[in-house]
Amino acid sequence: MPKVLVSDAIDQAGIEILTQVAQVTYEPDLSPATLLETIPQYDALMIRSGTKVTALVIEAAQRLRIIGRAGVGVDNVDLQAATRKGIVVVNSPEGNTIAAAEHAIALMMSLSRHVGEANASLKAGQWKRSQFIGVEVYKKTIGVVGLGRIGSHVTRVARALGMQIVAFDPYISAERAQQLGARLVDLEQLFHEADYITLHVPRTPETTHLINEKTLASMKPTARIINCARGGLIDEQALYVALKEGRIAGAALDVFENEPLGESPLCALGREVILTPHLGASTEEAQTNVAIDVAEQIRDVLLGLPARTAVNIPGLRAEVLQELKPYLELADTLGNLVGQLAGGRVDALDIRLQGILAAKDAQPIVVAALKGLLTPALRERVNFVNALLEAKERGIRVTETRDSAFADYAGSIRLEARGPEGERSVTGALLAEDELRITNIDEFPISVAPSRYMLITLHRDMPGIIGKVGSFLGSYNVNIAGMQVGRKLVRGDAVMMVSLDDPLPEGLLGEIESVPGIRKAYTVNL
Ligand SMILES: NC(=O)c1ccc[n+]([C@@H]2O[C@H](COP(=O)([O-])OP(=O)(O)OC[C@H]3O[C@@H](n4cnc5c(N)ncnc54)[C@H](O)[C@@H]3O)[C@@H](O)[C@H]2O)c1
Ligand SMILES: O=C(O)[C@H](O)COP(=O)(O)O
Repeated sequence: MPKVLVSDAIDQAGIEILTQVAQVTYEPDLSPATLLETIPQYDALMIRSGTKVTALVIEAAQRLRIIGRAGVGVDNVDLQAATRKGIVVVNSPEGNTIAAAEHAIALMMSLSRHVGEANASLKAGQWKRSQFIGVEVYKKTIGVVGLGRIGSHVTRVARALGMQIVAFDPYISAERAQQLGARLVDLEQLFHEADYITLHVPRTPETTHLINEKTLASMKPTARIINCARGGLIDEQALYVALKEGRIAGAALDVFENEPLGESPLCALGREVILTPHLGASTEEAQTNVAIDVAEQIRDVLLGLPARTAVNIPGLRAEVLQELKPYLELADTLGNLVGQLAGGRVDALDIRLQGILAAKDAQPIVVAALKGLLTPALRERVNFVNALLEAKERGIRVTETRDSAFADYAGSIRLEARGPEGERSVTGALLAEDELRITNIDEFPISVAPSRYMLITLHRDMPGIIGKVGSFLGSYNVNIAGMQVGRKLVRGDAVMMVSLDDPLPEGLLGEIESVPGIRKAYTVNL
């Protein structure tokens, strides 16, 4: 039974799903040292933001197939290291959207009405109504940085509160912003106009210290900042100085450059600062959503099924996958075959989608073909997660072409590989929906079901060749499961594909190549 480690606090609903298929170890406060030490025994890891999955952890992982992040942000996972090692990383992109958006609104309201300070004051036995005069958000301008899932929901709620909305998000259209009732502006203008600035972007090199000494200086003295997205978007030292000097009115932070926060000058400030310990996703509903969402994906991947929302491989909807699955197997097999025929090194691969496939999403088929191509060299180290990266790192130029007019089969895939030994091509199609057929090798038409062990010869079409090859195989006790010959001209060049029940013994290939009329023989393992 596979083993899953859950190293952050996860809702029981997720644990129950995992236990259907795996032995689950639940260690919500696992130390980094113990994680590093124990990770080699696990097939899957389920985390939230608390666990740092560093390159070291990934290097130590020997059987890890999937990392499931029960939440949105995957910045605590070294994605490149995971991808390189072929580990799929999944998240729950929507499970906590509402929770995070509502927390941002809660922080905005608390900041405006001093809820935290007033509560602490009253509980300390005081009744100081005049000290807690707040401000209204009604008719104020809120600047939303990042109009994705959470930013969009914040926008909807802010509109309902009677606020004006300006937004900055270079990756969304003006129409989308308009539908949400937001006016797209540039960042400078947003900082200049907004009474409230709320951040809803991931942390990237572009967004790191988006709020810094300079941008703080361009804000209104009445501006209030809310960060319920990611630590590091704000230069905390610059924010502290701006608040201390009264250059802006307030800030509410749920996320920090270093978490847990520990000692910070921000903690010494008064009502102008509200701090919460990364609680954006901490609602019962969100925790159930993300736990189920991610646990289901871990279960599926452990059962050999695809993940719904992988962040390091292209996601495929279930119905698309259902339709493409046999073609992925075909592309994988053809890639493997053409790679072996090309003698291992391939510098360029063209993937041509023919017939009905010409209208389909090529990316998964490209990935499958590359996985097959690299399998002879990398074996189990290459998979659907890292095939593109591995191909890129080997400098393989990948092109895709489409030919909807090709009508020999409903849908077929042609691979052309170029390497130091020249150009090789293979084509394959599906019969009866999921029966794989190799239909062409180096322009020789053929129709052969791929098998584990194959012998392929390029030879002259002349009497006696097939018999001799058969006798050689028989003399080595190699059983033939099937045989097909393809030729373009009678007594011209031809190809023979022999499916074998056993691997070809060493030395036999040379003997076969010595048969007069045989130009070249290959043994191929698919
Ligand atoms: N505090 C919490 O507990 C909590 C909970 C959930 C999510 N989050 C964080 O909130 C953030 C937003 O999450 P989401 O689900 O809305 O993500 P999302 O991917 O739906 O939206 C992010 C948006 O940011 C935009 N963006 C990217 N780079 C940008 C840039 N340089 N400038 C402006 N816009 C840019 C994108 O176009 C996208 O529209 C993430 O960082 C996520 O990790 C925090
Ligand atoms: O990116 C997220 O989903 C949030 O930061 C939530 O993090 P958490 O799961 O650790 O609460």
